Amino acid sequence: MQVLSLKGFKQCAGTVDLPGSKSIANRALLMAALCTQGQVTELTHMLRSDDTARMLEALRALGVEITEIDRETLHVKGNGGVWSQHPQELYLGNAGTAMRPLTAVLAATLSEPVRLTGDARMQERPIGDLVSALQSGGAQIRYEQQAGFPPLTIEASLLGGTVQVNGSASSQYISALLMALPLCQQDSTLELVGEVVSWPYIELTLAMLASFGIDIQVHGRQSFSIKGGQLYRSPGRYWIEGDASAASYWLAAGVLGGGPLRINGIGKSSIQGDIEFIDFLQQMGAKVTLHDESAVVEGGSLQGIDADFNAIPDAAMTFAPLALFAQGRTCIRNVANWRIKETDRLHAMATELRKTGATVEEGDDYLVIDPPQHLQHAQIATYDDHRMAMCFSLLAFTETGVSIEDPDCCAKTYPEYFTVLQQLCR
Ligand SMILES: O=C(O)C1=C[C@@H](OP(=O)(O)O)[C@@H](O)[C@H](O)C1
Ligand SMILES: C=C(OP(=O)(O)O)C(=O)O
Repeated sequence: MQVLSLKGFKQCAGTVDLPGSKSIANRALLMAALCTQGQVTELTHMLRSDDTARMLEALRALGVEITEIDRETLHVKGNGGVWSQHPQELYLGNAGTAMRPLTAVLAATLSEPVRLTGDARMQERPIGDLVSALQSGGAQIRYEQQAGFPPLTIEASLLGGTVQVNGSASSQYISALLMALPLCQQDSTLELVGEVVSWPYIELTLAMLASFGIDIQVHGRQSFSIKGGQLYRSPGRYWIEGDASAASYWLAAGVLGGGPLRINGIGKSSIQGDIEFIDFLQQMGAKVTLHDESAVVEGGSLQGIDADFNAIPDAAMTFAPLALFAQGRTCIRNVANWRIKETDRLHAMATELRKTGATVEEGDDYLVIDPPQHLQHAQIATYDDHRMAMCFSLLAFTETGVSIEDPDCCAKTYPEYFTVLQQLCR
């Protein structure tokens, strides 16, 4: 196993261009594929990573024509929801943004059965609440191994109607249904039950659906009215914003390394909820300015923070290593679904933080972190979780440094991360 040791960084300054957002990229690929037959969408600033590779492979296997103009520019030809090829199986790795939307969209559009599977961790990540909702709308879906988890086989189509979905484990189930129900014959009402998590990702889905010509009536956080028989319409060209979750690592590095660091690709009109990371970072004492198309960070001295991070579960992880550099205690609250992501992130984070000498309380849905007097060097296990690797790289801003196991796991969303880190920071 590769282990990357980093230490003694004091500065982080210059300019960094963010890669495209994973959440936007995988939605844009799918929505572009569903556009009216023959319409071509130019997707620019495409993220090239493991998660988008899984979506691209799946769409190509289903017969979607995708032409690479250059690495970040793709032309996707719409098929009007009619797939020209019928693979028996699609392998989706550990990409939640492929597994959940494709389960719903294929349930709405498929003419022949297809099996959806993923890697070992994906087979432990629940999908039962989405499948139950699809089944109540007429879809026939069979679990291949363990009920409630991939792999699964979709056998007959989603019709629409009144569908209830429990959104307390993942907002991706709701986003998936919002993408699929407009394709059904019948009109639908989608009713939300349970305490819905990660709400801004639902707003992201709605914003993108509107850009692709889909009309949905939103009734607060309770329900949605969705006309059936809608067509996705190409916006012509669609630019994929920089990844706001990935921006959190650069914002943090810019604080620890004094900046000024300009981060290009996110801005005031971002449609990603993780942009709120900046507000929390400012509350901790960071000097950050958000401009129209970039953010600039110029250091700051950090106080601990105690906040509810349910709206930004991915970027929230970055506050855990930052807590080690802050004065006082940090509490990361209301993140129960960290346990069902790339790894059990509450347990993994607590375990690895303790290796640095920090005192950490791991609750059912929270972490309380007290930084140590003196940080110890730690070899950090990353659990095949890109965010564990990227978060803990911030400990390079200490004299003792850090060793990161399997840094290449960052390829899920940001393959170039460690190369860029070593260029920007010294
Ligand atoms: O819809 C999306 O693009 C995502 C939603 C979030 O998941 P949950 O809704 O499961 O929290 C987030 O953690 C994930 O990385 C991407
Ligand atoms: C939870 C994540 O990914 P996924 O889209 O697979 O859920 C993540 O990127 O942090």
